[in-house]
Amino acid sequence: MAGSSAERIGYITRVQSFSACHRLHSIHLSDEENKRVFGKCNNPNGHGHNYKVEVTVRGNIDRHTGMVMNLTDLKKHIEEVIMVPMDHKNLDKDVQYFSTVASTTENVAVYIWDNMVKALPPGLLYEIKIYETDNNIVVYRGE
Ligand SMILES: Nc1nc2c(c(=O)[nH]1)N=C([C@H](O)[C@H](O)COP(=O)(O)OP(=O)(O)OP(=O)(O)O)CN2
Ligand SMILES: [Zn+2]
Repeated sequence: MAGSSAERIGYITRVQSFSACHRLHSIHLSDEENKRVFGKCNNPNGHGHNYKVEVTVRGNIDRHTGMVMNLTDLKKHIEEVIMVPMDHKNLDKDVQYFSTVASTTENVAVYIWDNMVKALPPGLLYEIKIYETDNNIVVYRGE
């Protein structure tokens, strides 16, 4: 149990919204298979979402600063990793990663994880949670 001399672990989360359009389509499937698997979301005209992303880091609450990390620094990383490449973009056409990877919310979470983990101090990133809609929610923890 955490006592006065023990390290204490905290989880801190920053929420960020962004808007983007996409089409669900896999280069590994035929046109017919794409239509069957993705249905209306395979429509070539695409569709848009107001995504909400929760980025959570886990770590020691520093004795002197009282912080796991400075949320202002996390905000800057989120700007670089999420907002610059994806906000008001066509995910499939504007983000190189999705030229070969289907832009499902699972894969958007993996994309954010892979880039956020490079930006943050080692071992801090805990979870990426994305609300594609109010009803469709994806969690990725780097596993
Ligand atoms: N496993 C996944 N399934 C689906 C994804 C996904 O990213 N991962 N994405 C979609 C589509 O992008 C689509 O926009 C969502 O479709 P749907 O669930 O039909 O949602 P609605 O637009 O109808 O909105 P609700 O508010 O949820 O009704 C599909 N599947
Ligand atoms: Zn969609």
